[in-house]
Amino acid sequence: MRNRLGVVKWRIRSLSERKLTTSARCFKAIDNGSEIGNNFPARAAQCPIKVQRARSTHAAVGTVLDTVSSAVKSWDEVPGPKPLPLLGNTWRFVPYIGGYSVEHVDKVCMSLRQKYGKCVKMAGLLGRPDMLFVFDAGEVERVFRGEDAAPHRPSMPSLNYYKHTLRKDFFGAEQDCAGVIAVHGDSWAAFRTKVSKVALSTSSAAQYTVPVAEVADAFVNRIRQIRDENLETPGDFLNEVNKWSLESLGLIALDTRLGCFESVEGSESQRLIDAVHTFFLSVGELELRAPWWRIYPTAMFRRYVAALDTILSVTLRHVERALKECEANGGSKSLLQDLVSAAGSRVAAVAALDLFLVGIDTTSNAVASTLYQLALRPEVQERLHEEITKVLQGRPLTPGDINQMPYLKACIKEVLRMFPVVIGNGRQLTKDTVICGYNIPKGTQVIFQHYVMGNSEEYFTNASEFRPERWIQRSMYKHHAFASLPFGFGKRMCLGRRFAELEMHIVLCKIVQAFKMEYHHQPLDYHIHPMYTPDGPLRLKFIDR
Ligand code: HEM
Repeated sequence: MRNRLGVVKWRIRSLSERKLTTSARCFKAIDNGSEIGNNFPARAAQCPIKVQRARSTHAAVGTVLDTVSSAVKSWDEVPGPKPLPLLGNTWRFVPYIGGYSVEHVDKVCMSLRQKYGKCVKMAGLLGRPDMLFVFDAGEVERVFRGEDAAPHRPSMPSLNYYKHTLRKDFFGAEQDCAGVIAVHGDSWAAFRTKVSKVALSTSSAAQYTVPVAEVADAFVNRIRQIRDENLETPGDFLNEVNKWSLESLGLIALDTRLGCFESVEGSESQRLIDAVHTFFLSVGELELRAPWWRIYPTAMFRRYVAALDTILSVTLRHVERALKECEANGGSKSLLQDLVSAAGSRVAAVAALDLFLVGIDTTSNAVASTLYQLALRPEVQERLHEEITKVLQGRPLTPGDINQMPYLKACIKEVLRMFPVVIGNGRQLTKDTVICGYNIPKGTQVIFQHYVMGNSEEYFTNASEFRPERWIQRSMYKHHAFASLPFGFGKRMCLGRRFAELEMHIVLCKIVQAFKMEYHHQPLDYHIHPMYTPDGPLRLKFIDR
């Protein structure tokens, strides 16, 4: 009975907070003459009844809040696995002893949700702030919508150390030109503003349609070359997908063809491929396991730093070239040149480095996962092929064509719902915040569990079934917009989203046009490596159409 009362009070609070935020924003806007939805104050001023009604709601909400504030429970009351003295919860990740596995955090999170509910405390992890896992899409929406101007995403302390301590001479202190990855506060906001304008515009991505399609054609040819006599790809096919991803991003971020498909030992492109690969293999280990690198430079940390140095030096060389071309041409024709002219060469170099750090593995794992899922579903491939043939009618792909292919887009969304490459996204709270009825202290890392929510019947009808059509016939399927957010949300949303989507849509379009895909081996489980990806040799059969 007491519990039920608590829940009712929490519902009132959650509702009243939303109203309060809205009405408070309206008043601030009226008082400041600033904009809410651009013309709210003007409209409100013309309508005194609305203003009056808003003021009474504001007052009423305040009263309700006072009455129920005692219902908010404390941080200590949040359910979760209990930490042991000295060992905290870190011991749970010790192989063979603890029962939790870094590689299978997906399963750990599923079981935490079942055991403890929609809000779980994970405290006492060595060298890390306490964490709160949130499995409630309504609360995810509330926290995201209430974000302040510079949200703090818990990420990559090892990269922060590289940028601001080891290579401080180039990146400067945190408040200087440090990029967006592992950077926070005003420095992040200033940098992001300069880069967002260029990177997130749809027209900026669309200008790459033809060159990105050429890279996709080269990948289709590469698949033909590497197939064995059974038309199957070798077990390390993911490595080839990585080359495609790097080649595409080289075009977008560095304005050059790196030649990844022809790369030979010792060449610059091969060094870059190896460096990005080393970066990704080590970053997961450095971030998820006990951070010994903070005490002394472990072998893995030294390899990590060497890889970052290589990526930085190659990036810088290409930025210098773009700068010269920009000066010679007197104008910009690419993202890199746009960045150089809009924000200068240093910003362009740092931005290119950041895009490289997070833009390769994410996209390649999403594509590998999509190809595997489609290889298991011939009927989905047929429907895709029909759609593509109908739109293109035998002519080459041009900008705008992908917008006529809703099923193709829906297939990628469905893969990212069921198998999001980033299984959970988070924020480090910059102020005390009430979440799921608990007062969560500032500094806590809040992780929104998109993999678990995306696969939950509570938010998606027939959640365990692969149904791309759910993203087209939305009224026929239950769907919560904040339960599946593969690219994050709000001010810190993925900066490369437009490019990632362009690359994935185009390569999928080209592959489905060229081949039927099949898979004839043991079903593949997924694991975190550090992206969420099929675990095992990706031996896909590509049959020419
Ligand atoms: C399937 C592919 C991709 C997925 C699923 C993905 C996902 C994400 C997610 C979840 C975030 C965090 C967002 C948040 O905190 O709200 C993020 C951030 C970011 N992504 Fe992506 N990403 C992808 C591809 C790319 C590509 C291709 C690039 C570069 C061209 C890129 C550049 C970035 C950057 C720079 C950030 C940091 C933004 C910031 O903190 O301001 N991503 N991405």
